[in-house]
Amino acid sequence: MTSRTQPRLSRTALPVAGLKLPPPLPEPGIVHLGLGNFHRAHQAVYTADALRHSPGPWGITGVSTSAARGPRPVLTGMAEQGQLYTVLTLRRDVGVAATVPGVHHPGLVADGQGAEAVTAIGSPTTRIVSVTVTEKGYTFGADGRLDLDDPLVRADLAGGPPRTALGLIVRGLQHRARTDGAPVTVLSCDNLMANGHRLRALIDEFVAALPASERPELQAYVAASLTTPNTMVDRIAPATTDEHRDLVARAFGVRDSVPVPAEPYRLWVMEDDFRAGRPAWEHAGALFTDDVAPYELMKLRLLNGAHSLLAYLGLLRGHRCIDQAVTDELLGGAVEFAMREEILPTVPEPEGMPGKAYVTELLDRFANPALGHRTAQVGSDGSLKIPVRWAGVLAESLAAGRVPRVLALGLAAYVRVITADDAYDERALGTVHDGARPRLAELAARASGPADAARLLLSEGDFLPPDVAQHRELVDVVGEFAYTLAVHGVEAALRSALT
Ligand SMILES: NC(=O)c1ccc[n+]([C@@H]2O[C@H](COP(=O)([O-])OP(=O)(O)OC[C@H]3O[C@@H](n4cnc5c(N)ncnc54)[C@H](O)[C@@H]3O)[C@@H](O)[C@H]2O)c1
Ligand SMILES: O=P(O)(O)OC[C@@H](O)[C@@H](O)[C@H](O)[C@H](O)CO
Repeated sequence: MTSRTQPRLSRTALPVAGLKLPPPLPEPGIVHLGLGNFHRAHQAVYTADALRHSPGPWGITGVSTSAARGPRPVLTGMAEQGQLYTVLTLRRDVGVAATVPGVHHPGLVADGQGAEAVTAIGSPTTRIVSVTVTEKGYTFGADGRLDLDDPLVRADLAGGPPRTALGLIVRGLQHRARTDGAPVTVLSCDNLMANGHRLRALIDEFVAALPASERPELQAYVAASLTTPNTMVDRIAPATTDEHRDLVARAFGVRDSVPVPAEPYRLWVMEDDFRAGRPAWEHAGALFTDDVAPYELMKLRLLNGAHSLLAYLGLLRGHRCIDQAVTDELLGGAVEFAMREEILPTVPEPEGMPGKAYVTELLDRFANPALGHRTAQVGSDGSLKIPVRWAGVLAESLAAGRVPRVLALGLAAYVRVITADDAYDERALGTVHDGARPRLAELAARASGPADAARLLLSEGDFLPPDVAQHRELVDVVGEFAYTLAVHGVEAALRSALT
């Protein structure tokens, strides 16, 4: 348990705690939108490691971007600890190790300090604007384009201090265009396919939706001075719980209200297209390549695709965490089958990353019991994650004449988790949040039974592309699995998927 008598994490407490002092705080050069656990366990750690090797002006100003009002525990906690926090590296066998990146400057809250955030993005000392705002934060609609019906997007287009990530970025770029015009790179580190291209398209759409008088100057600046490289990002960093706070207190004798748990593994692959320089991330192990696509495809389809299968089927099996789901013989076996036989044939092998070995490594990473990665966390926002993780595999398999049965069962499991009140034990396993739930539940309420509900959600749910959503054979198989799940249970459905 943490104790009030223990010192709070601070630079002076670090040596006493036996933790390595971070390098002196560098001058700010990066503004990061979305000060969540992933950024703090990934980019911040790469940056701290790179700075140890090659110092430079790459301090990070974090911006808390969630559109929802309310307390900002990460921002507040970091402020109370001189912007420090621990990254706990959780291994299955040996004890815990921790690092303190120490690369952050005082942060900002978009909702209330939007003007300050725009000034920070617009500052000539800012050379990179990085982003981890989850799929929701990109404010795209069902067609993948900027959602011009979103009231926050409309408000940001109309002017005033912006609150959406796109609003902050574009108003920051506008500030640059109107001042010294220095080039900049906007770096998406979210789990989206072709994340840099995707973000660039949304920036262009946002600019195009501005009043005509604002467009020419901004369009000229964007065309000449902005780059948006694609990235593949990888490190499992679950949400923080009191257990992690207690772990820091027990292991290091200090209080940290905002530690980040993470696995030992990390990988970052990106295109080397930084218009105004970058930290020497290669010294921290980052890979630079001309084409990130094969890495992204392999990671999003195999890691994230399998994660979502483990989440929905794991919830139905009563598993609270991913490690329990993957070590459940029947479920783990089905997911491994899906990875090797259904997903792997659709992914190209990047150089130095043989697919079969990657699958074996992933199964081992998922099975790490120290992580406590909740199935309900991974399963949240499936309406936005499934298109990225499963849709491409489904489309390519169907075009090749194959119906991937475990993935089809995954779709049926998602439908059940999101629409059936008694699908899983919410009190024990946690809540699966999904912005599409009311719309999908309404569709399910019109259905004559579970199979019909699955058919309706697929055809009218707007979360799958038409070539998948309207594929007769797939829709029938998903409908059959939805029926089996409701009537005979998940074990019967898993056995049927594997026949
Ligand atoms: N955690 C991981 O294991 C991991 C690994 C690889 C990539 N990622 C990527 O990082 C993203 C964030 O993960 P995390 O673990 O940091 O989550 P988190 O919940 O800790 O943080 C999410 C961040 O996104 C912001 N956000 C949420 N909704 C938003 C909205 N509508 N508009 C703007 N900002 C919004 C929040 O303010 C917060 O800063 C993931 O969605 C994924 O794309 C995560
Ligand atoms: O972060 P999310 O919620 O988009 O997805 C949950 C996980 O699948 C994801 O975070 C993985 O842990 C991560 O992508 C590993 O690199």
